[in-house]
Formats: sequence, structure tokens, C-alpha cells
Amino acid sequence: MSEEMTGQGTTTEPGFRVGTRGSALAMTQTTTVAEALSAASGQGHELIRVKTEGDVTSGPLSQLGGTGVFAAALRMSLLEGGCDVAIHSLKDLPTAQPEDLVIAATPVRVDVRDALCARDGLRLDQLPPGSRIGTGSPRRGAQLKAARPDLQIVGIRGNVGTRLGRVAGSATPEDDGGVGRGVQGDLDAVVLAAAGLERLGLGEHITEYLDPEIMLPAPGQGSLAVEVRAGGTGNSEVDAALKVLDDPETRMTITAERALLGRLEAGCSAPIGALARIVDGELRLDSVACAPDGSDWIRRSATTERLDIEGAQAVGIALAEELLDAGAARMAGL
Ligand SMILES: NCc1[nH]cc(CCC(=O)O)c1CC(=O)O
Repeated sequence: MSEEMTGQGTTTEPGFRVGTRGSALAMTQTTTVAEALSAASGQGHELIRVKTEGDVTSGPLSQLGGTGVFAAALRMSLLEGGCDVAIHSLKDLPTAQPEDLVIAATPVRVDVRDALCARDGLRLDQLPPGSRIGTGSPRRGAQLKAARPDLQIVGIRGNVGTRLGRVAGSATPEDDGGVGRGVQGDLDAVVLAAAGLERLGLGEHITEYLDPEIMLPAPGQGSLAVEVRAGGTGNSEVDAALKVLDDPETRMTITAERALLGRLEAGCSAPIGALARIVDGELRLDSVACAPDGSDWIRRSATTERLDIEGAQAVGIALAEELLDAGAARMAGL
């Protein structure tokens, strides 16, 4: 792990240090949250860029030795006092909560959906038979195959700009720090989280927002987690600002999704989709466990009228058990 400090937001002392990954997406997310925290607390901050194993290794994520490679280094920095606040993409954060750390805030969630970015403005049902779709996610690959068995799924990695650059006819991405450099234009489409694309100002590449009926997102997708040491940041103004930033509805929905994932003992790269929404005064949780090749899947839903964290946890666990009873562990290779 290496750390690099970049001076940012220099208002008043003593301030707080914000740990982040260095990717363009992470920096955009972190800057937004850090500025909101500074505005609410009147405290200055500095960003601490923490290099993670996931940033420096180019092999497929599934071979990097389990889940949470992006989050582990950030958590380590927090624990060691290298930063006071760490900003994660919630879907990349393992469900097991380290005893010494807490998620102090889940800011308002943005678009949860996956987005198709296809050549020539094509929608999913307009892609010619046999089209090549890039994704490194077994969850996305399997649900694409379920909707369109003729598609070819091509495993890809790299940052958002790199992935977009693989689509035929796309402009060369300026931000090309990852895998895929020089092989632009070999795919008909890629699938990425709408949230990431929009946060990066790349929403114009989206040719279809995939309906959750077709493509359930990853648990926590579109949501950020602000993690701190269990005792707080050591700055009461910042601790108070974190409470203001926390959105209870977001916390409830991501709690249900993550309880499901945790009960399945699955990680962020498992072929599991889950989406909780509050509709008509109920929490509704939809989930899917897919065979990684998309040949089969189990889809289950549950609702609860208990709109609190315990209710959200209970519905997530109950639905996971329903999936397991229906054979989800075998199906999804858990
Ligand atoms: N695994 C990488 C990752 N982590 C969070 C996002 C997007 C932002 C989000 O879902 O909150 C992405 C990129 C993607 O999946 O397209």
C-alpha cells in the first residue's frame, strides 16, 4: 500500500483526512463527499490516495484472491490512522464489517441500474445475433445471457474510460490507465453501472438503462459508504456532519441487499443481483442467483412492512434463505 497526499479544501484546522482510491471514478466520488463534509462541518480536509491491489494488478478480478481487493487497503489505512474517513463504492465493500470500523454514512443513492453502452446507439433488443458484449462481471454476463442467449460475453477489466474505449466507433478515452489500451473497437457494447458513468460525466455513452426486470444490479450499486473508525473521526464537527450526510432510506435499502449477500456468503463478484426499494410504504427486495454461464437462474422477491434497519436485515436474510432452499448456492457456484 502506498499513500500520497494531495492538498484539498483548505479552510480551518484541524480538518480531516479522506482516504480514497486514485481512479477517476473514486476521485470524483470522494471529492463530492469530502466537499459536502467540509461544508457541513466547517472543517478543511485533505485527500489521501491509497493504492490498492485492484489498481495495480491487471488479471481478472475473480483471480485476485477473493473479494474486497479495492476496499482492503483503504480499510487498513483507516485502521492505521493514515486517514480519518474512507470513501468506498458500497458494492465493492465486503459485507463482513471489521469490528473496529463503522459505516458512518450512506449518502443519498443515485441511479442503481446497469447501463448498456452499445455502438451506433443500439438497445439490447437491437443488437445483431452473436454480438460481442464486454463485462468482467459474472452477474452481468449471466443476466445478459438469460435475456439474449445468442450474445457472446467477453471478459474485460480496466477503468470506465478503458472499457468504453473497447466499443466500436467510440472515441479513444483520454483516461486510459488500465487494461485494454490499443484494442479499441473490438466490442459491440459494454455494460457498466449507470452511477459511475454519470458521476464521470459520461452518461451520453449510455444507449439503454437496463430495466431491473432484466438486469438486477449488484447489492449496493449506486451507493457510497463513508467508513470511519468505531470511535469516530476524533472531530465532533465531522462526526456530526456524517450524521447529516447519512440518508436513512439508502441505508435501509442497502442493508437489505447486503444482508442477503452476507447470508449467501457471497462477495461482490458473485453472480448475485439484489435490489431493495421502498414502494407504497413497504420495503421490496428483488434478487437473482445465476449460473455463471447464464443457462439458468433463480429469481425471488420478498417484502416487509417493517421499515427500519432490523426489518431490512430480516427481509434480506429471509430472502437469502429462500434462494438457498431453491438451490442458489449450487446454481451460482457459491
Ligand atoms: N466494481 C467497480 C465499480 N464500483 C462501483 C462502480 C460504479 C459506481 C457504483 O455502482 O456505485 C464500478 C464500476 C461499474 O461497475 O461500472
